[in-house]
Amino acid sequence: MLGLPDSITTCLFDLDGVITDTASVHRKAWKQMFDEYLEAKDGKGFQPFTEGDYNKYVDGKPRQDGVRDFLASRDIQLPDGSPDDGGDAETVWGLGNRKNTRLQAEIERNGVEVYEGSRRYLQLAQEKGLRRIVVSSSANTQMVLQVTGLDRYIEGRIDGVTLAEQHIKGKPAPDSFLAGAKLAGASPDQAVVFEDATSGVAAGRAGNFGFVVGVDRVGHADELKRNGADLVVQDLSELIQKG
Ligand SMILES: O=P(O)(O)OC[C@H]1O[C@@H](O)[C@H](O)[C@@H](O)[C@@H]1O
Repeated sequence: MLGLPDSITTCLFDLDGVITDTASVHRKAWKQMFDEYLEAKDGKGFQPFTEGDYNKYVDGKPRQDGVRDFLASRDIQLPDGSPDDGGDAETVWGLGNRKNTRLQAEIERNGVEVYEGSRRYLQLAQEKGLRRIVVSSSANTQMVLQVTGLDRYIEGRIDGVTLAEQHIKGKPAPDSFLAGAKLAGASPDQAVVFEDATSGVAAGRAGNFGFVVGVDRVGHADELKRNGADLVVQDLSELIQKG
């Protein structure tokens, strides 16, 4: 059904880049923040944050892990600081908060675009009785689902807020998807993971889920396959066509 093996009862959807066109908004906010930080630290000749850096160290991971993992790749270590650190604090929380302010301002200014193929897929999955859970590392998940009206299709959510509250490990660990399957009362082999990030498909593989769909919006299909996708599509409408 809907391009999935017959054994699948439950869909676990990543949000940014799978359902909504927000991976690009995150990427832009990360780049602005890191470039600003690196330039202040190293001067005009600083080595900018690249798309490769985003895909490898940041994409799909909880915010603080993204800050830590990218900085570690440049041999930089900062103290964690605390959640209420201002954007000017040179801490993991401070830099993460600075990026979040930019992200939220951008969403407020331009809204959020929903991939039509994904909205249609959610609707059909609902009509056909498949369970529908969003599993995202983003602490902004609820806001994005609300402003887009997508919350009407979603039965449950494991997101950046849940991860922090319940001390659940972020992607590439499989724990957030396992928590999503549990929320739907499904075993991992009955669930499909939809992911656009290499850390996300790796989490799908590590959790032994029934099926892992990689969603390639940026031309990294090979990376998605190598890291755990059983199938790679460019848009969920391709799965609808499979029937
Ligand atoms: O900063 P937020 O909104 O909590 O999101 C954390 C991460 O959430 C993921 O969904 C995005 O792919 C990442 O780019 C983002 O960094």
